[in-house]
Amino acid sequence: MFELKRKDISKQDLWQNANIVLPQFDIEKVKSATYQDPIWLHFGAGNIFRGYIAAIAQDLIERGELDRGVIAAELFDYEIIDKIYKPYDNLCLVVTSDAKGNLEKRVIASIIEGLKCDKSFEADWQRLCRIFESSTLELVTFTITEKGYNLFDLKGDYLPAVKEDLENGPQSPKSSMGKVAALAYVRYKSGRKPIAYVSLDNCSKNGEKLQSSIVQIAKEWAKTGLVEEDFVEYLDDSSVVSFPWSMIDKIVPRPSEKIKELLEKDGLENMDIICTSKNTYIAPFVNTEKAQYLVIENNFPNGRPPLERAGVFMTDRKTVEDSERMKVQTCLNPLHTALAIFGCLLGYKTIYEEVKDEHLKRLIEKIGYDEGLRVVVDPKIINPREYIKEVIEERFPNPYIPDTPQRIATDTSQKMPIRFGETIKAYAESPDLDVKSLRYIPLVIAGWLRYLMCIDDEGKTFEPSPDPLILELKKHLEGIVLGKEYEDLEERLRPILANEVIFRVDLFKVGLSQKVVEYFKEMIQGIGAVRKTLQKYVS
Ligand SMILES: NC(=O)c1ccc[n+]([C@@H]2O[C@H](COP(=O)([O-])OP(=O)(O)OC[C@H]3O[C@@H](n4cnc5c(N)ncnc54)[C@H](O)[C@@H]3O)[C@@H](O)[C@H]2O)c1
Ligand SMILES: O=P(O)(O)OC[C@@H](O)[C@@H](O)[C@H](O)[C@H](O)CO
Repeated sequence: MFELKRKDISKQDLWQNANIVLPQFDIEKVKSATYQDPIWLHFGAGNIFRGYIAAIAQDLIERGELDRGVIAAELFDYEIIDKIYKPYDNLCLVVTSDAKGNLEKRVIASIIEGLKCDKSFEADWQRLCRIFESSTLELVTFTITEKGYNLFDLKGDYLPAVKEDLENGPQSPKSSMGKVAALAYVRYKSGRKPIAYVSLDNCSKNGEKLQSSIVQIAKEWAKTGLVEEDFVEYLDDSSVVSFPWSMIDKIVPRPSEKIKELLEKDGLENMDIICTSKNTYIAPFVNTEKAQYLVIENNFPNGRPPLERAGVFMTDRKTVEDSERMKVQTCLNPLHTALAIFGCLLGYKTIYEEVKDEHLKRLIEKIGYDEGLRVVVDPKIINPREYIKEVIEERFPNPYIPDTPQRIATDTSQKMPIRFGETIKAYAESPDLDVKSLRYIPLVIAGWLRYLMCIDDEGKTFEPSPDPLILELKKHLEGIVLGKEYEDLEERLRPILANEVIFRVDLFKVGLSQKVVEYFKEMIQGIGAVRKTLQKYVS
């Protein structure tokens, strides 16, 4: 038996027998170089970071292209550091599966530190301040989910933690963006040092989103004299501080029990999966697929690692934007969310089982090939039609990627504007397209309203996935039961359907609300009505 710990890394034969590839570099050397002169810090110590970003760093280190590792910092869920980083010496075991079931197992050791980013962890906070003061720091990357960047609630008011941060200044930040702004201020104070802040989250114009949150906080601080005006100018000077845009793609599901059992059979101990009190599903290992795409705007004022040597497309903003529109707004993520919503309603527990369902497969084909491709701009570096084909025919059906509709249904309210709203808006604004010709996207929106009832198609209640707006949204569906007719559905659903924060557009104004409500009416006819409606419209 052996463990994912530095002390056991030297027992090479045990890892070899288990077909697990060990790091091919001098960990101690990279560690001390990173402590002294850090280059790369990452916020969001979750699964995609461990399974993809840290693996890119390791590829570069192993090829001799990089001599320092990545420092992980957690803004929100400190249990990740206590339970998954510290006990395993920051190591991670990445298990990659192709559709034939071939597994590649690799130990990632490029994560050098795991820090809790909050002033209440004084030593870690001080270490972060030293890192931000360091002139060698080139890039700060982020995978903190879409909601991690939010400053405002649905009504447009500052979130309570943000409000507190705006009043108190950079000395004791509580919100995620407040902490990042405070650390940016530390860097500014250390001599206006250059840096790139790179969001790797699935948001449209992710760089702009990060930039606007940080700059907004800085402006509010400057207004009340809590920081110098020059701090805002520093953040606004793109030759010194950049916020490159990016598109990231690799399906990294929650850790799977099957993979855990497999690793235990290999002789590995302590492979338990945990769900933290903040709902992060995480384990010492990460399971993922082989396919991966990372496209980043090449704007790094303080230099950067040669990411292109690890397969990252380094390009201009327009190409990033087109790639992102292709993936997040049309060819992958909307299809995923459609499967998430209907999967929860129809009792599915895995995505690969869902794509065997002829109605669901047809639905995602229609959303992708018919409705999505019409508004896609070809990014040239990836062909959109071939990309959808790979998604539908190879990636989603991979039975060795145990992804679940429940994971993807997390934060759906935050994903609606990007995954569907942008396409609706593009149709509504196009002189050549008719927004009312959309049939399948409205079907998914109706499915989501049906999902918010938290009753599946068999009439059984289910626990919805975590979502910051779930309680507020559910209220609008209260009192609606299966099998009853309602005259006032449009009015009841207006607060959701007219909300431009949720859909980017007011669905009443663009003329889609009636269609959504009609579909929804059909879906609440009784037990089995979701399946019937789906069948009727996709066949
Ligand atoms: N998992 C994937 O397949 C995948 C693929 C492409 C992109 N992404 C992007 O990466 C994000 C994270 O995915 P993951 O697989 O690492 O998820 P995860 O659940 O494993 O980790 C989520 C991370 O975000 C942090 N976080 C959550 N809410 C936050 C908040 N309010 N402020 C700051 N940090 C917060 C968590 O603490 C954790 O570090 C996704 O939301 C998406 O934007 C994920
Ligand atoms: O990670 P999220 O929560 O933004 O979205 C869930 C999935 O759609 C997403 O993780 C995909 O797997 C990913 O975007 C594929 O690259």
